[in-house]
Amino acid sequence: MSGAGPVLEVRDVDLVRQGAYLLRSVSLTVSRGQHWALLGGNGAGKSTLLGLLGARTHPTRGTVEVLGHRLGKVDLRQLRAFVGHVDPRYPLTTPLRVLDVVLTGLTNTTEPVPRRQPTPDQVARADELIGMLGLATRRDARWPVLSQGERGRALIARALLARPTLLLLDEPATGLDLAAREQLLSSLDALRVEQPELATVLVTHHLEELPASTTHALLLREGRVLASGVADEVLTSDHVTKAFDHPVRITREDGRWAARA
Ligand SMILES: Nc1ncnc2c1ncn2[C@@H]1O[C@H](COP(=O)(O)OP(=O)(O)OP(=O)(O)O)[C@@H](O)[C@H]1O
Repeated sequence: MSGAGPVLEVRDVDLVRQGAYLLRSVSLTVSRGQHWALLGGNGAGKSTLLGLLGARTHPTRGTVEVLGHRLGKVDLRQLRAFVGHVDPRYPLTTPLRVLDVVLTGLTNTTEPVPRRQPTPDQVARADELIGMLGLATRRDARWPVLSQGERGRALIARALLARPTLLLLDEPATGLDLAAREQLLSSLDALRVEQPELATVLVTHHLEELPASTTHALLLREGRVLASGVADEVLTSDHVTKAFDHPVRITREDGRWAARA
C-alpha cells in the first residue's frame, strides 16, 4: 500500500452513538510530510476522530480512506499496519526493557510474542530509533522505573519500528514536566526532519504542547470542524476563542504557540 495520494482522506463523516452526533460533517485530508494538530475542548470529539483515523472505528456516514483504502472495504487490521498509534494509557505491566518494548512494535503486541526472535537488523533499527528519541542511555532500563516522559518516547520509537506512513499521537505531553515535554517536542521535531515522508496527527488541549514543526491544524467544537488548514491560518485568537468558548490571545514565537486568557 503506497502511492502518491493522500495518507488520509476523510469525507463528510458523521459518527453517531446512541442517537448523539459525536462527529458531524467532518472532512480532512492529510498528505505525506504534513504534521497536523487536532485541538478542541473536553468532549469536542478529538479522540473519536483519532479512532477513525487509526482505523479503530467506522463512520456512521461518509468515508475514511487510509492510503487509498476505504474503511469498511478492507480489513481494519490490514490498514492498522500502516498507522502507528501512540496512546499514553499503555497497558504494559511487566518489567520489559526499553529495547524489548520497542521491539514489540514489530508484532504490534503489548508483550513479546514467544518464539518470535527479532533479526539483528530489526534490533539495529530499534536501537537507531531509541537513539533518535533520546533514550540511548535508557535502552536497558525496565518499564516500571521509567519516567512518564521516557515511556512516551519509548512508545513513539515502538510505533515507528513498523515503519508506519502515519503516526497518531494522543495527548503525548500529558503529565510531563517542563523538561520532559520539551524533550518530547524536540524529539518530534527531529523525527520529522529524519523521516520527511511521515505524516502525523497530534491531539492536544494545549497550544503550548505543539511542536514547532506542526504544519496544519484542525479545530473541533462539539463534533464539528470549526477551522482546518495551514496552522498559522487556523490557530488565530479568534478561532481558538470560539473553539474553547473562552477569550484567548494566541501568539507564536520561534515556531511555538502560546495561549493567554
Ligand atoms: N461510545 C460512546 N457513546 C456515547 N457517547 C460517547 C461515546 N464515546 C464518546 N462519547 C462522547 O462523545 C463526546 C466526544 O468524546 P471524545 O472522547 O472524542 O472527546 P475529546 O475531544 O477527545 O475529549 P477530551 O479532551 O475530554 O478527551 C463526549 O461527549 C463523550 O462523552
